[in-house]
Amino acid sequence: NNTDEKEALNFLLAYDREASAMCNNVMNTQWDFNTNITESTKQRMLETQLEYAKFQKDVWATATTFKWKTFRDPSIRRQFKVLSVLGRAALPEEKLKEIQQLLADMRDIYSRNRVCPYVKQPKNASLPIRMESVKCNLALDPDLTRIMAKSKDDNELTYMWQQWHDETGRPLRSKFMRYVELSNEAARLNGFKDTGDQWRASYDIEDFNSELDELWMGLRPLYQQLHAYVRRRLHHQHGKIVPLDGPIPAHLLGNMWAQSWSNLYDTTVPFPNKNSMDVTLSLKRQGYDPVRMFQLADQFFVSLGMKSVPDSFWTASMLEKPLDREVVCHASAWDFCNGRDFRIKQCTEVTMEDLTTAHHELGHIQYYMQYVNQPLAFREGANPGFHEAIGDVVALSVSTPKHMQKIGLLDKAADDPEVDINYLYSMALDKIAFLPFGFLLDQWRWKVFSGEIPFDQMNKAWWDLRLRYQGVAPPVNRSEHDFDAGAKYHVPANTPYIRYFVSFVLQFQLHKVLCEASGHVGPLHKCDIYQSREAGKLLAELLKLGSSKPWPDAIRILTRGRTSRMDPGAIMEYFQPLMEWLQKQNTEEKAGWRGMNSGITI
Ligand SMILES: C[C@H](NC(=O)O)C(=O)O
Ligand SMILES: [Zn+2]
Repeated sequence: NNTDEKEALNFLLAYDREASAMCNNVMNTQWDFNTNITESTKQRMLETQLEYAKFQKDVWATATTFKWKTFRDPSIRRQFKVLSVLGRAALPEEKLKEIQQLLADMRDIYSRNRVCPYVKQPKNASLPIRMESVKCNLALDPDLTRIMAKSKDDNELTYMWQQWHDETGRPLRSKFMRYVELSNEAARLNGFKDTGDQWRASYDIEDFNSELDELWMGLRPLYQQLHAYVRRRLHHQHGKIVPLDGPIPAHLLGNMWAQSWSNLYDTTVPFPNKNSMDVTLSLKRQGYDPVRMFQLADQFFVSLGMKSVPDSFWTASMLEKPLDREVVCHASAWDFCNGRDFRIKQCTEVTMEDLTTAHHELGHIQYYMQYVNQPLAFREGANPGFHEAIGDVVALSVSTPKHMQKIGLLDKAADDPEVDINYLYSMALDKIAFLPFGFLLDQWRWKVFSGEIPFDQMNKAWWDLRLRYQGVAPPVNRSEHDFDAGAKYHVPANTPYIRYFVSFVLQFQLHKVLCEASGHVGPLHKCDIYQSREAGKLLAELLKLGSSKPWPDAIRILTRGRTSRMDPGAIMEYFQPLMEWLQKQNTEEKAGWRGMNSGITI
């Protein structure tokens, strides 16, 4: 009856006020821990997380007394639906404390890990260089990231790859297994089969798995062509360790997880005598520092008539790795739940890769600022893939040669089809190379949560999936003493990953729609929506919704009713010229690799 509904509305308003204050409190202590890892900041964070969980449990107890499914107002019903899922707070206190501690410890181990440098033992050395004299203080950011990107020495690359995977993965394995058990217990208390089931619920699609498989099968031919071309180039550089009909060794792709191949651009570019797309050198020569990189990204949103970050962003964010304390370097964007405090934490280096990441993280901040007037329950992306897509959509315009020339980071270049191919190739090394990794990480994790992958086969299953989808193989033998998935931040950090695969498809759909709104004519990959108020208006309309509407409605609004699903058509259209060029290059290649269909290690 409607008195119930009126009372329910008052309950929601009170919840919003109280939850925002509690959330702000937790965000502050989580920020303090992530930007200064010590026992005391860890304990302080755990205390406030426990308080917040108790608060959520009280809210849940009250919310579930309302007959909210019968309410007339769809927005009230939708808010109650969110509040009726309690999450980890459903666990009895002792188990809740245990899982919070495990999560803090796993993040701590991953972030504070340091490894030894590669010491090239001279051939004729009378006695090996004493390793005790070598300081083992190399960090993933920036040391290993730089070595994996720059080193041409197979042995050094193998050594650094193995150091990182052994030193991070192994200590995390037992903690991760216990976290899986507790997380699944919480999921079941919330009415889900397991944690994977709970995570997939964020996409609200019955046959989510088959939709994802379909998307991947549509994109796989393009990935295979890129894989075959890069494999041939690496075979020329590294010789027989790169088999022309097999997987590519994972340590040779310029990235610790082989998830982005952009660092191979300079040594594999199709037309090397044309001007490079890598603006890292220009950034350094023009004296860019992290703040200026973020100002560039912020200015792009302002040019669309969208919001600029508040002054507090510049004073409260952590845009560089501090030298005096331990931090979680993996970049992230933070909403402090009070409608005005938004920050980024990034160990920014002056590189093209980090300029792209800066745009990615500022996309999150723009989303936070746009949906600031939604009730707390709706201050999320339309689905998690949307939140990951916004910054990347802007970066698709910024990275065009035309835009880079406009802002003086790239020399003027005539309209030249070879420059076009170079540009599309540089974009594919990031966007196409990523697709199988973005797809397989949660395929693995969902199967661990469901028990389809037993704990004593986690590593074999990881490398089966890496072979089947990505066509990469470990540079050295691995065993079940290893825990190689744990060497990727999102696994110990308990951050779902399919959102990035969804984002990489969605961002090209958004790009196409915004390009049309901006009046762009011509190939999609040449579009730059810079200064287009029409595009900005349309994007802001989407972001203001937050998660107040089902995400297919959001797509329907964006595409003026043309579609309501994820559609790979836009990414395929964008890369079509490159696909044709690769197919011509690969006529002699055997695209694909042994084991790509069976998924059984041969
Ligand atoms: C793609 C994903 N991005 C992110 O975490 O922001 C990653 O870095 O693995
Ligand atoms: Zn992100």
